Amino acid sequence: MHPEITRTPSCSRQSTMIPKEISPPREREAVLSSRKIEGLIANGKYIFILDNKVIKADAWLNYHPGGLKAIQHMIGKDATDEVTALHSAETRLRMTQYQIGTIEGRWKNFVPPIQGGTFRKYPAVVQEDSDESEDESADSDSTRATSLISDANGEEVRKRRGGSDTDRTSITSMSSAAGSAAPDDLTFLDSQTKQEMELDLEKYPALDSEVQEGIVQKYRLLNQRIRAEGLYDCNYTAYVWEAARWVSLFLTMLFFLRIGWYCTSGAFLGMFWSQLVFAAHDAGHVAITHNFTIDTLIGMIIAAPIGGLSLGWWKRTHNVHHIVTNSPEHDPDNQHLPVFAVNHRFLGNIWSTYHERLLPYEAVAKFLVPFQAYMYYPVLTLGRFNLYVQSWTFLLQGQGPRKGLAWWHRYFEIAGNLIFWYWFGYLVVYKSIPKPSARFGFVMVSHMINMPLHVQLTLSHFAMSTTDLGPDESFPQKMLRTTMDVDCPQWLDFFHGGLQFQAIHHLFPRIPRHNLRRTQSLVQEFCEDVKIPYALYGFVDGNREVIGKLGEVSRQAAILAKCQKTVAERADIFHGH
Ligand code: HEM
Repeated sequence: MHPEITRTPSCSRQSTMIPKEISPPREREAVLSSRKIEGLIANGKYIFILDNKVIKADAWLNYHPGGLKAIQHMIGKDATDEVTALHSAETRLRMTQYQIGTIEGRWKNFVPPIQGGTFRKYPAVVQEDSDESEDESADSDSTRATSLISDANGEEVRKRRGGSDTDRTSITSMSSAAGSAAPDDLTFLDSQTKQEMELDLEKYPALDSEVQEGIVQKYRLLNQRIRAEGLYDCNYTAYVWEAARWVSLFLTMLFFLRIGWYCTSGAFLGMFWSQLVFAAHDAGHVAITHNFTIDTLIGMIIAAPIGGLSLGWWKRTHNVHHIVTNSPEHDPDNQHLPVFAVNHRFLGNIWSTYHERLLPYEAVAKFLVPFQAYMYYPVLTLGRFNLYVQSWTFLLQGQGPRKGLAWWHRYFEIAGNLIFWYWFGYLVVYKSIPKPSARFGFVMVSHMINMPLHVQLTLSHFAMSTTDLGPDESFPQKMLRTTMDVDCPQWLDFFHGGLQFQAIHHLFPRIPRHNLRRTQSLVQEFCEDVKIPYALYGFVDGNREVIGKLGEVSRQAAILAKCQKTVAERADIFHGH
C-alpha cells in the first residue's frame, strides 16, 4: 500500500509532495534501546539515526530523490553528518516527520544490511511490528543481506565471518570468497588487504569512539563557521564569466565548422562540453541556487540536450559514491572491471552492492589488467562514449525515481537526449560536414579532447585508500582518507573546474564551486587540528600516484596468476596427471 500524499506546509520553498507522516507525535518521544532498534532493522525497517532521533524512512523510500541505495547505506548508523552534507536545512528538518523515537544513551553504529551486517530479531518487536509487514517497502533488508551472502557462496562467507548472527563486521571479506578464487589466492589477497588496513590504521587517527567523536564535533563547528562566513552563498558573478567562456567556445566551434576546419571545430566543441560538465556537477549537488528543482533542471539541460548525457544517471551513481567513497564493493565509481582494477580486491571476484551482481575477474580482465597503467590515458580518451551507453541504459530502463520530486526527470532527459542527437548528430555531423572521414575526425576529436576531464574525475580517488575501516570511522575522516586534492595556481581553476578540491567537496558537497578555494585554508586548519593528513598533490604528482597504484595492482595480478598456476599444477599432480 502506498502512503497517502499530503502537501507539507513546512516546505513552501520547494512545495514538495511527500508521503503523510507515519508516526503520531507522542510516539516520537519514545526512548528506544539499541537492541530494540536492531530488532526493528532485523524486521526489515529502514532506520537510521539523525541528531539522536530514530528515523524510520520506510514510507519515504519510493519518493526519495537521492535513491534507495543512499538510505540503505545509512541503516543502523548515525547518519547525521551524511544527511547534513547532502540535504538542504529544510529537508533535514522535515525528516523528523519520520521520527519514531530517540536513542537511549550513546549510539554505536551497526554495519548496514546492504554491507553485510546482520541483525538479531527482538521478540517484542516481532509482535508489535508484524501487522506492518504488508508495507510495500518493508521487505526485509536483513533477509536481503542474507540472501546476498547465500547467492555469493554463503556457507563459505558465513564461516569466514565467524558464523555469528550478531557481529558488526563488514562485508569486506565476503566478495573474495564469492567467486572461484582458490584458497591460496585468497590468502594472498587477504594479506594485501591486511597490509593496506594496517597502513591506514597507522596513518589516521584511532577509531575509538572518543577520538572519532572529537573529529565529528570539530567538523560540525567547521561547517557552522563556513556557513557563517558566507561560503555556502553562490557567487553568481563567477557564473557570468563561466557563461562567457561557454558562449565563446561554442561560437568558435561554429566558426571553424563554417570554414571547414572540422577537427579544430571538434576540439572547441569538446572543450565546451568539458567546461559545462563542471557546471552540471555544481547543479547536480544543488550547489548553485540550493533549490533542488531549479538546480536539477539546470543540470539536466546541460547534460541532456547540450551534452547528450543523463544527469539522473550520474546522480544515481554519484550520490552513492559520496556516501561509500572508494569502497570496492559499494562505490560504483570504483568499479571499472574488466578494464581497470583499481584495487587488489577486484582480483578476487568482488560482489557489487551497487550493481547487485558479481564483478568477475575473468578472461578479459585477466588479459587487460596487467597493462592497465599503460591503458589509463588511452582508455580515458574514449570515456565519453561509455557515458552515452550508461546514460541511455539508465533512461531506457527507468532506473531513476518514479515518484516524488524527481518523477518527471526521466522524460525530460529522454526528450533532451533526442534534441541532442538532432542538433549534434543530424545538423552538425551529418548536414554540416560533407565527407565521412571528416565526420569521423570531428566526432573523435570532440570526444577525445575530454580526456583531461576524465583524468580529473578519477584522479582524486584512484590512488587513495580503499580500506573499509568499519562503521566506527567518522564521515569526515573517511572522506579525507579516500580523497585527494590537486594543487594548482588560481588562474588554472577554470581548467580543473573545482574538481581539484575534491576532498573539500566531499566534506561539504553543497558548497558552491567558486568558494572551494577559500574553504581550503579552513579545511587545512581542521586537518591539522584533528591530525588527519590532508592529501594534496600537484597535477603531475597526482597522476604519478594513480599510475603507480594501477601498476601495483598489475603486479599483484601477476603474483595472483602465479598462485593460481601453482594451485592448478598441484591439483594436476594430486589427480595423477
Ligand atoms: C526520511 C529520510 C529522508 C528524507 C525525507 C530525504 C529527503 C530528501 C529530499 C527532499 C531530497 C532533495 C534535495 C533536498 O531538498 O535537500 C533529498 C536528496 C538526497 N538525499 Fe535524502 N532524504 C532522506 C534520507 C536520506 C539519507 C539517509 C541519505 C543518505 C545519506 C540521503 C541522501 C540523499 C542524497 C544523496 C540526495 C541528493 C539527491 C540528488 O540531488 O540527486 N537521504 N533527500
